[in-house]
Amino acid sequence: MDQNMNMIVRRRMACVANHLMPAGQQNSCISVSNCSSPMDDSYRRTHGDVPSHEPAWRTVNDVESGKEFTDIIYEKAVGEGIAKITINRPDRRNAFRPQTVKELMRAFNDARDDITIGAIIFTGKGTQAFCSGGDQTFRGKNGYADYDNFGRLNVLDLQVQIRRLPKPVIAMVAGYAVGGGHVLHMVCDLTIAAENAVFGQTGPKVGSFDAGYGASIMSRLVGPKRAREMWYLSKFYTASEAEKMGLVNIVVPLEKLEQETLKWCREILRNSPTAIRVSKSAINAADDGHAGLQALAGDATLMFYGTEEGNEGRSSYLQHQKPDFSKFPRLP
Ligand SMILES: CC(C)(COP(=O)(O)OP(=O)(O)OC[C@H]1O[C@@H](n2cnc3c(N)ncnc32)[C@H](O)[C@@H]1OP(=O)(O)O)[C@@H](O)C(=O)NCCC(=O)NCCSC(=O)CCC(=O)c1ccccc1C(=O)O
Repeated sequence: MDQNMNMIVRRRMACVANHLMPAGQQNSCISVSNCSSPMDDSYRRTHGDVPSHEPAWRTVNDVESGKEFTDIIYEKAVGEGIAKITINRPDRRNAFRPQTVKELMRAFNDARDDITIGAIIFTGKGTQAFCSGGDQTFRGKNGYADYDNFGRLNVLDLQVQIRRLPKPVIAMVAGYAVGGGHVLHMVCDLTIAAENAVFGQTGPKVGSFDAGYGASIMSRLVGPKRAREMWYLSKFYTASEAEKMGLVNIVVPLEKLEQETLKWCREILRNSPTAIRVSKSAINAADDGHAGLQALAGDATLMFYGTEEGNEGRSSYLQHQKPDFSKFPRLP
């Protein structure tokens, strides 16, 4: 065995041994993303390493006003399939008001419809907070003041939009992800956290709760006992505690947060978009009931429309002819 091979085998064995250790005793400097499996090595020989350059970000305007957004920053990486949506209210720890949520929904909608985009980063401006939930200064007697001062919980529509969006949404969390901001990171597909990230629910302390995704998705992620603890006690958890609880995918030093998140996005972008789309809807399907099945089934119909068999029906109808489905195999 030459020296190089020897080193690779030893590194791999250390890596496997590390993953077999109980969570608390793992060596944190050997992160999953640094591990290389035999499959990784063979893949890498063909595809090369994931690029690590700084992207050139282009700011995207609000379609509604034609100007830059006020509460968020919406960017796309030039020549890459990555969009970045940033809550831009750092002096409020990126708390959202109804206007923020409306802008977020327009940006997520654009990223969904843009066929060049394959991964969406969701983050907060600065290093102190991802999002601190609903802006309490906008909370009237009926909830968050919206049209004619009528309380409306429009963040729930945003949660559903992220959950159903057929592309991965990756929460990039530095600082606080608390209250409704914690629910927002939970509905994302993946969470990359900086070492300074802090997670938790605050609702019971300020007279609020999220009995929808905030309860059910959390319970799936951390288990019902921990979910009860998070809601009943409203404690805060460090990034490493959150990682052990299954709330986040990886914890990295703050200065590496964006670099690591981009690496995950670029890795995703090298894979089949349809496989990722269907995996997302399949993973959500059982939990999301009829709505989940509808999303998964919609993916099946979308793919079927692209087949010869699907087009036989369409073209025959348009030509006023009988379709000939007999030429298609009845697959076992
Ligand atoms: C996030 C903190 C722990 C950060 O603490 P710290 O770093 O010490 O900073 P502060 O000095 O506290 O904050 C700086 C500055 O920001 C203001 N601020 C921070 N968070 C908010 C906020 N959420 N609303 C309004 N303002 C905020 C803070 O007042 C300071 O301002 P100054 O003028 O400088 O004093 C800490 O800030 C903190 O605990 N914040 C509150 C967290 C919180 O309780 N959030 C609300 C939870 S409830 C919620 O989000 C419900 C909304 C929701 O999603 C929902 C879900 C389900 C159904 C319905 C709904 C719905 O829409 O209601």
